[in-house]
Amino acid sequence: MQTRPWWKLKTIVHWPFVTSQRRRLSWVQLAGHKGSFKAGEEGTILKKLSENEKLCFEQFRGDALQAFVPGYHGVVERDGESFLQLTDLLGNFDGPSVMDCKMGVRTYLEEELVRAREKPKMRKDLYDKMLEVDSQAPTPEEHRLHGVTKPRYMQWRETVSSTHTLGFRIEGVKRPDGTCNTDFKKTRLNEEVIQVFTDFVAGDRNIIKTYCRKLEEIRKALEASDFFKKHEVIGSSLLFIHDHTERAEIWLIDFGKTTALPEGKTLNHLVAWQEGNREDGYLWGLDNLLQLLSSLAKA
Ligand SMILES: Nc1ncnc2c1ncn2[C@@H]1O[C@H](COP(=O)(O)OP(=O)(O)OP(=O)(O)O)[C@@H](O)[C@H]1O
Ligand SMILES: O=P(O)(O)O[C@@H]1[C@H](O)[C@H](O)[C@@H](OP(=O)(O)O)[C@H](OP(=O)(O)O)[C@H]1O
Repeated sequence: MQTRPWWKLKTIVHWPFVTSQRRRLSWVQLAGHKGSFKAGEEGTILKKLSENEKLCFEQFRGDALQAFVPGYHGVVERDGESFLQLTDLLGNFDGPSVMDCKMGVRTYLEEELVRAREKPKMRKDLYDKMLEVDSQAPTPEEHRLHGVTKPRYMQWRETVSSTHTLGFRIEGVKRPDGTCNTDFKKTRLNEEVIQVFTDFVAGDRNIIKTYCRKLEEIRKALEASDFFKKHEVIGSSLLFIHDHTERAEIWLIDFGKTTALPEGKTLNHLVAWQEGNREDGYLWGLDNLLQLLSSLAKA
């Protein structure tokens, strides 16, 4: 059960410009690091530069996935910092509902595991976040040290949510009235995930059906994508967006931890992860998500 307050607002950026005569838009960040985003030119957002993510956006050009990722408009400087300029996916919606689903069966890189083993670093901030969700979760040793390692925290997050069992998890939801819920750390069971989606679409089956069609299109694009074959996709999300007109879109976002494989190596994104094989379970998660939403469309 959720023990923390239902409403936990993350970041709302009030855009400094009026996008139309009629309305002023608010942009919302449902997941990720605080302070990573800034308002961009009209219709765009700025995300703190990561060389890795920049490389991914450059490689999407001409790839089968290009139509499913935000438009990339290069790197810009603001106040001495560099940012990726990306299309604001909420820009053309009127009071959208938004959901961030983090994809894959694993949310950390293999190299993070190796680093943690070589040089274990006990983090108090992650121990505190763990305690906030479940005071019983840390081991006696972790309680004594007031710290947990990052892979231990990430693995625990995967098992208390649906990452481990379904290959995706819900990170956050924004409702049409602008309120947000990011308290899904313990949303794990199929019924719980289905309930969140039912609330998200306010029971509208047409929207669910459109989302199913979009997921099928995304699956086809992933199968055709050269980029997808050759990358380990970790910590990337699907962003679901719809509004009262029943317009609904799904986008692939967040490639900060999407990493190229060594020359000649490919992944199938379906088989189980074993340390060393670099599999991420992305397609397995997508299939599970599609199955859940299809059952909801028929219910
Ligand atoms: N192009 C976009 N258009 C609209 N909203 C976006 C866009 N990109 C990201 N967002 C919003 O910002 C949130 C965080 O994005 P993202 O996952 O890219 O950030 P991050 O800091 O890299 O996250 P993490 O720390 O999980 O890696 C998303 O959940 C979504 O709400
Ligand atoms: O969702 P939570 O419970 O708040 O946990 C965070 C989340 O898993 C982020 O994805 C991760 O950043 P990365 O994906 O960049 O690793 C961050 O690590 P960090 O604290 O080391 O930034 C975690 O603290």
